[in-house]
Amino acid sequence: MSMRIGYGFDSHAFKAGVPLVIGGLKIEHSEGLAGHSDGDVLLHAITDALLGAVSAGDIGSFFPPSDARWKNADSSIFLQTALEEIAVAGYRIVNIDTVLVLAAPKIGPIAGELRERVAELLGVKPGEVGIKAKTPEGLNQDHVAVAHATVLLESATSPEQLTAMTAAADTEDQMNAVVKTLVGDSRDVSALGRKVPAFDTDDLT
Ligand SMILES: C[C@@](CO)(OP(=O)(O)O)[C@H](O)COP(=O)(O)OP(=O)(O)OC[C@H]1O[C@@H](n2ccc(N)nc2=O)[C@H](O)[C@@H]1O
Repeated sequence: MSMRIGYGFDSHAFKAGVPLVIGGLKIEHSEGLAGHSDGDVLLHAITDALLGAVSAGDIGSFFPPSDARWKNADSSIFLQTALEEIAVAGYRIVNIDTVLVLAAPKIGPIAGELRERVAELLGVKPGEVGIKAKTPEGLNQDHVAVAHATVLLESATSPEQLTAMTAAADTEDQMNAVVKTLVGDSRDVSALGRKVPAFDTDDLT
């Protein structure tokens, strides 16, 4: 069985007047996180960990901050694309682990809820998601939220099986069935669809 690891990191500054969204959860707080998207620092780090695990580039190569389409975007869209990338590569998640570094709000009291939400978005069990938090002691970063994420993947199927299944899939429904086989039935994959290529191959010389 083939296994892969991935690591992701992100940071966003706190900003007044916007809702705080971390791990797909709206959290009651005086400030939210600034960003081109909804600023969900945790989902961005997990997205990069997943993409990195299958060498598929990074969140910015799929969803450039310069692209108006991603203004205020729900970051679960980015995560769904990364999940599709790992499924197409023939992998599924074994577990993920994360660290949030932020002065406030306190994550401990909502860690269970966060674990459940992130697990739901990833289509895994809450016990396969680690959520930890640190205060940025000595870092002088009280107005910034930082997230680190690691992910372990295992091969979902043999490359031969995958090639045969993909070759036999003529319609979008059949392709969705292939993706479902690869990632399991625990989440709806009907909305999945490759948004943009990871890299513009025309740029390659
Ligand atoms: C999620 C989004 C949605 O638009 O925006 P935010 O909500 O974070 O603002 C973006 O995907 C958020 O992309 P993110 O990857 O964090 O942005 P940046 O750090 O500015 O990097 C943008 C792109 O530049 C590349 N890059 C960045 C820095 C660097 N020294 N060299 C690079 O080549 C990265 O690989 C990435 O592909």
